[in-house]
Amino acid sequence: MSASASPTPRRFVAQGPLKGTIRVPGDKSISHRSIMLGALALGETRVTGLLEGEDVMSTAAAMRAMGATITKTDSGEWVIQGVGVGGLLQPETALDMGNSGTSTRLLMGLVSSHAITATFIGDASLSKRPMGRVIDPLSTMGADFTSTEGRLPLTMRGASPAVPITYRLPVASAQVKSAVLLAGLNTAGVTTVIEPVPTRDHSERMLKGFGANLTAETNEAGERVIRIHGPAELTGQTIEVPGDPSSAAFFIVAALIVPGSDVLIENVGLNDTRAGIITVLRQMGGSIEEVNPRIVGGEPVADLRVRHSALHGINVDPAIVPSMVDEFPVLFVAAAHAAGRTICTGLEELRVKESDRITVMRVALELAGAKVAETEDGMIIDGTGGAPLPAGAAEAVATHLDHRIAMSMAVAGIASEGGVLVDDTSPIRTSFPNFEALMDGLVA
Ligand SMILES: O=C(O)C1=C[C@@H](OP(=O)(O)O)[C@@H](O)[C@H](O)C1
Ligand SMILES: C=C(OP(=O)(O)O)C(=O)O
Repeated sequence: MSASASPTPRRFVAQGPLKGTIRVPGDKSISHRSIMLGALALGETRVTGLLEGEDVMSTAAAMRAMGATITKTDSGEWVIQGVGVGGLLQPETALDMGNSGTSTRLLMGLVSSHAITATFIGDASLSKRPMGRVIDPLSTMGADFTSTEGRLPLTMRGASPAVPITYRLPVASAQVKSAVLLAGLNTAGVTTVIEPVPTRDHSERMLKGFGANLTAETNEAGERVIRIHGPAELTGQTIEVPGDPSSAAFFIVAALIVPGSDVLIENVGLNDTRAGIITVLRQMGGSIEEVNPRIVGGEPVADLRVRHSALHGINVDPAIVPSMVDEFPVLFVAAAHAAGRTICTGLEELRVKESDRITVMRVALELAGAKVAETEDGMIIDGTGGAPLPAGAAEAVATHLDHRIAMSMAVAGIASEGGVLVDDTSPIRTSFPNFEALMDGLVA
């Protein structure tokens, strides 16, 4: 697989317990959607707590290229002047999505019902990821695509007018759901998505918040049926982005597995469709206390007090996978320190993220001295029962342009005897630019 043009390796070593209070950056999913919906709304949208990671900046650059004005004020607030649904302009050059699957798939949906031709390009990791899952429904709505086997680089000719569809998701994916709903914004009639397995619902919440006529209900078969009535008119909003639970997960696991740790992580988003990692870590015996629960930007939020805990292995219920799909790499690290066996199944989707997160984590954890076995759709991990992993290998863990592999193995490193050399920390900038600074501050 691939590496950055100028990789930044680092050996992460044990430095004692994690102690103190931190605040993780804004939620990546909500940040992407704030910019996209702000850019499509009439009037001004103001966003505080926006994640300033490279993935979100790719979304911002694309929306600017299609006519929105997006600026950051001296106080750190982001201000977006939208163009109105249907008002996107033809971009003059290819839209560079960098490493970001969310930017690519959601923007393909958004653009597909505009009279625009757009070319999407990305880095080596993104260029391997499957886009057929959005090409299929968007083609049915009338958009036309040229790509090599459904991968980037890809050129789309949007449909105007687009045709509303009813689409049952063949894969549990919030990105595919969102792509179809966003296409429905500029499509006359009712666009319907049927979701057999619930996935993160930020698009639904935010589309409603911006004024779209959107309904979500559960049918007799227990499936979620989401309908959007187009064409929609969106109005600029003021948004406070809560902290990202997927980013918090690295510090939750680190505090649970490094003896003596006691950490408060402030302002963590706890939307049910995202909080699976907390449920699973508690089932494993983790001490995670919710302090000061409240609502921020329409989402449930709390501060989390996490203390070192004796973890034990469990069979992770595959039904919980969509609510923690990005957290499995770091869950594997927790399981490697638990007493007994942890079995994870239903993880097929992990193979099509920034890297194949099953194989890449199996190889990385083996290098650190963990007992792990890969299955077709999951991982079996026999933990140390609380002892540190030996680690100490001279060979570097290969992160394959995947931020979550780099951060997960950084956590493994600070809990290990000999330290873990990560081949490239630069992908961390895509989702969590101050990860290393926060970690170094907590162990100082
Ligand atoms: O909609 C979103 O913001 C996301 C959905 C998930 O992807 P899938 O829809 O491919 O599961 C997740 O892995 C990604 O980090 C963000
Ligand atoms: C899968 C992820 O993101 P994306 O699909 O946006 O690249 C992630 O952040 O773990």
